[in-house]
Parts: sequence; C-alpha cells; structure tokens
Amino acid sequence: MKGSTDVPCETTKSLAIISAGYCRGAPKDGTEAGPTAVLNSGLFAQLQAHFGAIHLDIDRPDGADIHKSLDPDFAGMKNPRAVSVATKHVSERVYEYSRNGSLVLTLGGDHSNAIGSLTGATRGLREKLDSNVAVICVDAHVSINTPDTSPSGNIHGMPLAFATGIAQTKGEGIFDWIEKKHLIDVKRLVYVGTRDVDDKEKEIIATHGIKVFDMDQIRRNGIESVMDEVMNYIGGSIPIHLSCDIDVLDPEWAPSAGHLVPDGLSLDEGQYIARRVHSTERLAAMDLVEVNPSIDLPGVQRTVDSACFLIRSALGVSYE
Ligand SMILES: NC(=[NH2+])NCCC[C@H](N)C(=O)O
Repeated sequence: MKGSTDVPCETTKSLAIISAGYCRGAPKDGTEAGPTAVLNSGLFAQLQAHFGAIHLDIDRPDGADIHKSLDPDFAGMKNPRAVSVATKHVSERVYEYSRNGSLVLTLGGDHSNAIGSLTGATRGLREKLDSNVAVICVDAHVSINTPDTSPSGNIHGMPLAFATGIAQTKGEGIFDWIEKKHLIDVKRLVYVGTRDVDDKEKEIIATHGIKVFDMDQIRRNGIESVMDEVMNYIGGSIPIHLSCDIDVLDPEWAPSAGHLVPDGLSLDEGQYIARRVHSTERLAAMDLVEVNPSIDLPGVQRTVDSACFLIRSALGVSYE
C-alpha cells in the first residue's frame, strides 16, 4: 500500500448505493428499515434521473443473521460477531465500487455500518488513486469509543475507533478483517456538529489531535465560517468521504433516530454542509445512518425527508 500522497480526485461517473440495513450495533432495532424508507420516498427515482443507471446492492451477507444467543458479548462489545460480519460485507462492497471509480452512497442501518463504508472507501480510493481520503463526520456524537471506553458496549458508538485503528481487534475473529490498508488517517478526520461526547472520547480526541467543530462553535461563528475552516483543514485536493449520522440534525428535523440530542443543526445548516462538500467536486463516498422508522412514527416522514435533502444536496441532485 502506497496510499500516503495527496492527488486530485477524478470526476465520478457513476453511482453505487449500498443498502446496509444492519442494526445490531445499536440498542434499539428499527434502523434495518432505514435504507428502504429513504430510497422508496422518491429518492431512488431522483437519483436515477440524475445519474442514469445505478448499481444497487442489497445483498445480505451470510452470517449477518447470527442468532443473538450465538453472539454473546465479547471484550466490551454487544453483538460483536454479527456486526463484524455485516460491516466486513459492507466494506468489501464499498471497496469494489470505490476502486472502480463509482461514487458510493451507503445507507444504514445503525452507525456501526460506517466501519464498513469508511474502511471500504478508504481502501478502494487508495488503490485507485493512490490517495488518502478526508473524512468529514457530521454527527451529534464523535462515535469514537473503543470497546474499553464504551459506556454502553454498543458498537454504533465505536465506528471511528475501528476505522482509524484506535480500537484494535481482540481475537475470536471479531473485526480481524480490518487491516492497515483500510484505515483512515486521523489527521484527515474532522467532525462537525457534535454535542454529546463521552469523557473518555474527549481524551481520545485530545490524544490523537483530532479536529472537532462542535455545535458551540457553529452557534458562535456560523456554519459558513466553520465550513471554511473545515475545507482549509482538509486541504484542496484529496477525495472526501462525507459520513452523516442523521442525529446531527436537531430532533425537530430528525425525530426518528435512536439517540436524540437537543440543540442540533437546522436542516438548512445540514444542507449547507452537504452543498459545500458537493461544490468541491471531490465527494467520493457518503454514508447516512441511524434513520429509524420504528421510532416516533408521526415523525418518520420528516426524518426521511431530511435524510433525502442531505443526500441530494451532497450529490448535487435537483428534482421537481
Ligand atoms: N450513533 C449513535 N447514535 N451513537 C450513540 C453513542 C452513545 C454513546 N457515546 C455510546 O458510545 O454508547
């Protein structure tokens, strides 16, 4: 693996969508229905009209349905075997499409799915472009607990720890598929919109010098100025992975999510972030996770609509 240089990103020609409806990383079921709810709300047709043919990947991997009784807690993680198998599958699918030059959209599912999308895109883009990837993580949380620091054992609180290599695999085959070639560079990782960070996560962020623009900074300086800083920080040439947890939005805009945190981004601010990323012409991969259609039923359509707005804005898709 040579992937340590920065090179210009190629213009993406085709779109691949990975439907990653896996939910064992979260304490509540329901996010398995997220991809279908988002795609069936008109988004798929809009994307088709914009991109032409789309690769849609809805295969379910063998092993993802490991019965809970066969998947006891391990090293501080809940449902570790199921999540490891599911995220490996997502990683391999995202890798194939990224390596072939497609823009890849991964729809969760809970946030553990980002272990798959981040590692797959990073590996694929390294191979194709010999380039690092900048990751803009738009999330109410920093999702960087390790199995040791996690207060809950839920792997949806750990994706950035596995995708950066800060969390190491500990045996029994769980996450042993993650190798150096998959790992994102912490110096190219930046968070926007955080407001619920565990104490141990603060230590991890400080130890590794990871860049965070939290809600306080957004309220103080405005989203435009924060995004100027984000863009300066990641630099002007490398491909971008936009990783979105829907809970970054204020619960007013996304009530159907498992871990609501007040005082989040307005939909306009979320769209602004997505548009800024689109305008770089360097978006190579995006994920959108944690839409949970079984929570707050009257709010499901609003949540799905918000998710679709963010996706269309990032992908530069207009509709009517
Ligand atoms: N994707 C999410 N909603 N994550 C919530 C994580 C909450 C908490 N920090 C944990 O690690 O358990």
